[in-house]
Amino acid sequence: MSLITAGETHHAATSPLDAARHQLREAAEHLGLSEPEARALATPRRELTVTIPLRRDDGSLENFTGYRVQHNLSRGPAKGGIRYSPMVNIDEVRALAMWMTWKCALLNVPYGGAKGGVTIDPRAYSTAELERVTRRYTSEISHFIGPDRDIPAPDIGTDEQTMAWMLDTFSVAAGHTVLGVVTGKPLELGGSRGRASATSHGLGHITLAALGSLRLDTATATAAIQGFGKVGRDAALFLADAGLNIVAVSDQYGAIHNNAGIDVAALAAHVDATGSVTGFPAADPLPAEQLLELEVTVIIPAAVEGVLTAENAPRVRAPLIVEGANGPTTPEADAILEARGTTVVPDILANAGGVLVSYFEWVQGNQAYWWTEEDVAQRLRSQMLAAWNYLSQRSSRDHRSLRRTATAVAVERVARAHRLRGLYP
Ligand SMILES: NC(=O)C1=CN([C@@H]2O[C@H](COP(=O)(O)OP(=O)(O)OC[C@H]3O[C@@H](n4cnc5c(N)ncnc54)[C@H](OP(=O)(O)O)[C@@H]3O)[C@@H](O)[C@H]2O)C=CC1
Ligand SMILES: O=C(O)CCC(=O)C(=O)O
Repeated sequence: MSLITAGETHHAATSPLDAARHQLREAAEHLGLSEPEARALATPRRELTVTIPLRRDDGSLENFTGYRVQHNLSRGPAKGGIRYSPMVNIDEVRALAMWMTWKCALLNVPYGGAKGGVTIDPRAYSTAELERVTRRYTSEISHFIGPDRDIPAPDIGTDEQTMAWMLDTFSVAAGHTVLGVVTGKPLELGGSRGRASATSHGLGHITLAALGSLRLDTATATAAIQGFGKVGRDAALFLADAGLNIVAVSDQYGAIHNNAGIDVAALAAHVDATGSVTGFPAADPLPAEQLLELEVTVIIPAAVEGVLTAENAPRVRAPLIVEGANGPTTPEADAILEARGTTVVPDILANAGGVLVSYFEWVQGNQAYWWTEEDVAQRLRSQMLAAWNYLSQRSSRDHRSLRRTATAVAVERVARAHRLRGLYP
């Protein structure tokens, strides 16, 4: 079955978009979807590309390209983060938007999927410049987003301050404060307790559940974490609190390793002071590419896509990989890891805690009533574990990998929504 869409650009065999389409094709074949149904699911519903001029602090002018892709709207408003990175391109945003659709369907939150991004290295610009870029980007996409249409949130290179600027820009144009237009906001502007750590804590709950189902003892388990940003840092803290020994951590500047275990709170303080995990005195430097190949119990990729490939997958020694990042494992690596018996907990389940608590934030904002930290934490834990239990049982029953099971469950739910709404009867 062909799922190639008109206007598609050329890219390497393992691009995120190829990976996302490969996973969809596999699920569509498994579910016996018709060619038009599969094609509709492979194609973004709407896409917007915008140019963002920036007057720099020194008076010079630069232009950036921004995107917002709404992959699917059938189960509710589109939902997904905004990424600021020099690597952002339309095909990456399309892939990330598709994964959001499956993630929301899998967790049964009433959203479709979207993603946005600006091709910019946020580290190279001042806070004032980033504010101007964010406000202009928000103005350019303002007719495309909204609490009932499409609700952005943070992703790589963005944070709650970015969301506050987006909220303000959108609200000024609307003439009143629109709390529901973004999630991942500061608490003072209608954010939810527990959203900042939600992706990491959800990942932590899933990691502990997966260790349990593999009969691996948390007291002796070791972990290597790629990425020490919003997701990786709190995941490391959560898992260290749960008794795991975090033996390696990396960021884009390099990796560090200590077989006796890294003091994660001390490492967080070092990163706050220096901007990088490198140079942490209580660990040794490690060639970054070796982190994924360490002899540890669990690997948590929590940075970017496509880091587990056909090239390095044969050297992975951990029995368990829990995907904090979106799309860290290429389909070729997936096949190798599956054949070698490595358990891979897929992104659309493992990192879904973020969008789950974003949904809680949107619900709280719509009701103008805010829950306690305990309410959020308890609902996050129970809904993540319910999704894990459902998937792991179904995966064992059907002898299909967790990723193939998760994708098929999600695709089936979205396809069913299409059919109920009258498409493809
Ligand atoms: N934030 C969220 O709620 C959610 C995020 N995700 C996904 O999690 C992943 C991380 O996002 P998030 O933590 O928010 O982003 P951040 O920007 O907060 O952090 C990204 C981290 O990855 C590091 N990094 C970037 N490139 C590399 C590399 N090549 N090797 C090692 N580390 C690298 C960065 O290093 P440095 O610090 O040096 O820049 C940083 O530590 C992404 O795939 C994102 O889509 C998924 C669900 C929700
Ligand atoms: O919180 C959200 O709405 C989306 C988070 C996100 O971008 C993701 O799950 O990849």
